[in-house]
Amino acid sequence: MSSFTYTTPPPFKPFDLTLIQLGGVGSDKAANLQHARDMILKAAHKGGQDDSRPKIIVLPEIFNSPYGHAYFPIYAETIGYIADKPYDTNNSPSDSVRMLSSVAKEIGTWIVGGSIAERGDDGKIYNTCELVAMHRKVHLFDIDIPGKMTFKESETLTGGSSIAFFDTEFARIGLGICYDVRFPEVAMINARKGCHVLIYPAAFNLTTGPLHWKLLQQARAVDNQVFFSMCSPARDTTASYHAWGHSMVVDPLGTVLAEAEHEESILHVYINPKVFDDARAGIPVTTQRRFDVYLDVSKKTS
Ligand SMILES: O=C(O)CCC(=O)C(=O)O
Repeated sequence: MSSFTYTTPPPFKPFDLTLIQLGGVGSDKAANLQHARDMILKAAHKGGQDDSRPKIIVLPEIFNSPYGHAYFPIYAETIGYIADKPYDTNNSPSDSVRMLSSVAKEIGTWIVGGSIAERGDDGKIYNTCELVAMHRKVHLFDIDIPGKMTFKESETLTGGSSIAFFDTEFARIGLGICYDVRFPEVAMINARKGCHVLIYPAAFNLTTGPLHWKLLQQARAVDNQVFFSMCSPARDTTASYHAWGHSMVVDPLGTVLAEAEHEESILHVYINPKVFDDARAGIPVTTQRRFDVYLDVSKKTS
């Protein structure tokens, strides 16, 4: 029987989480990166509660190119990250990683760099969120709702095969990307590993957005008693893919703390650990699980 030891998460302290519902993404990647950089600088200098500065800034899914599987191979970048090896983001072959890394240093803020199409060492293309930690979207968005929404990411993308979190000086943050939210195990595994906040760059659409965007975030927040947030691109009705927008942060009781509309905007949200502690103390499911009856999926090692 293997033993499972997770490192101890950092103490959970209050912080300001900032989401950038990025708009203006077109075919010119350099212009997209410049705009993302400008918006990060703008977000960094506008305070959250008590006019404090954001501690984490989040970008949406596929922030550096138009969204669509035809674009992924054209815009894919090599990141140069190899698991468990020291990784120098300053010297990454990826323009997007270098931009994110330099602006993060400039403003002294953690950045969840949305996601980009990534060309892996194996030549396959992944939908990848990374900077200090790397998460390759595990579940590819292949759906077909006749007459409404058909999308097949697996035409050009490959699903990742691991689940990532990273530690900051104020919280443990778990990652997922968009469709991963429909698979409760991804959130559950990160929550069991001690994440306080789960952040998913995402880009729902005008069919499944109104149906499930909020519901899924509330579900993942409540069943894991964590803060949960998805950050969307702004809606561009001239683009081939119409994103739902409505970037959101939900607390561990399922209360929506903040929600954007569909245009470009910045959301500043105060994350209060007391809500997390009170939710877990009042409804103590985290200590009532019956792993003698069902398996703890976070303990899968292979
Ligand atoms: O799950 C959904 O409804 C949308 C998912 C999606 O847009 C994505 O994974 O990119």
